[in-house]
Amino acid sequence: MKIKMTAKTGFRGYQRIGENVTKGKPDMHEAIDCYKEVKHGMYGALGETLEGHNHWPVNPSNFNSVMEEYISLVTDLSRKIMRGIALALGGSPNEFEGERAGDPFWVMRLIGYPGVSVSNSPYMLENDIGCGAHTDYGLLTLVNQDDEISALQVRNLSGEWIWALPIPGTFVCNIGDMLKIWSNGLYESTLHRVINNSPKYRVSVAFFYEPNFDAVVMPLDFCKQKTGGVEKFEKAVYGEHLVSKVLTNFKTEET
Ligand SMILES: O=C(O)CCC(=O)C(=O)O
Ligand SMILES: [Fe+2]
Repeated sequence: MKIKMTAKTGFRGYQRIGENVTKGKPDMHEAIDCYKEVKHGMYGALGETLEGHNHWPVNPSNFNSVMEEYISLVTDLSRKIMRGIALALGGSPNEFEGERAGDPFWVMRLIGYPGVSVSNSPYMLENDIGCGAHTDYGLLTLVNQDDEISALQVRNLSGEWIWALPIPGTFVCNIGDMLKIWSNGLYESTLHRVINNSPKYRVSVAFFYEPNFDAVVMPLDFCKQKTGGVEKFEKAVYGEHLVSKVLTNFKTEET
């Protein structure tokens, strides 16, 4: 609770079970939320909500440095995957550099989902969704999930929920809303949710690799040409999209 998340901390820090909300319903998880540092005035009014730096537990003492190293490694990996995606779309490998995502914003959530205990299991099935159905907001998400528990589900094109079974040594990679817009729908931001039916506490670390905070995102010409020449999505400013989601996701006492 020393690193409790509030509006005053720029929505960084620890949130208790039920404090995160998806589509109006509390999620059955606790988490530490971190964002790339936003210095005062850096993005004007656009960035005000998320101004601040991250708050780490004091114990273990190397927590901060391990996280910093992890963030640096997954940022490099995500950038490489985005170069591959740019090539796959028929663009140059640098399509997502510069003004688009050359100075990528990032978000990281360290999430814990309580297990089902025998006493609350009938109730659990009805009400307790670890994380309600949503799409991720940015470009690319790397989910590092516990090896032994199946809890993450993804909705396929037929509308069925399928398990994203953990494969040891791998990440699950989600596409975010901004990549859907830039690719004019060639990449879909997939709906997913989390249901931990196991008796074990599940941990996952979701790293969100995002566009530049102030990037204006609209379908790329070469993607538009491949999809009938019509823009399927309206333009969005990534930072605005993120802030609007953050403000509806969190039920904090002091806002
Ligand atoms: O815990 C997971 O497997 C996924 C979490 C997630 O979808 C999210 O934080 O956006
Ligand atoms: Fe997600």
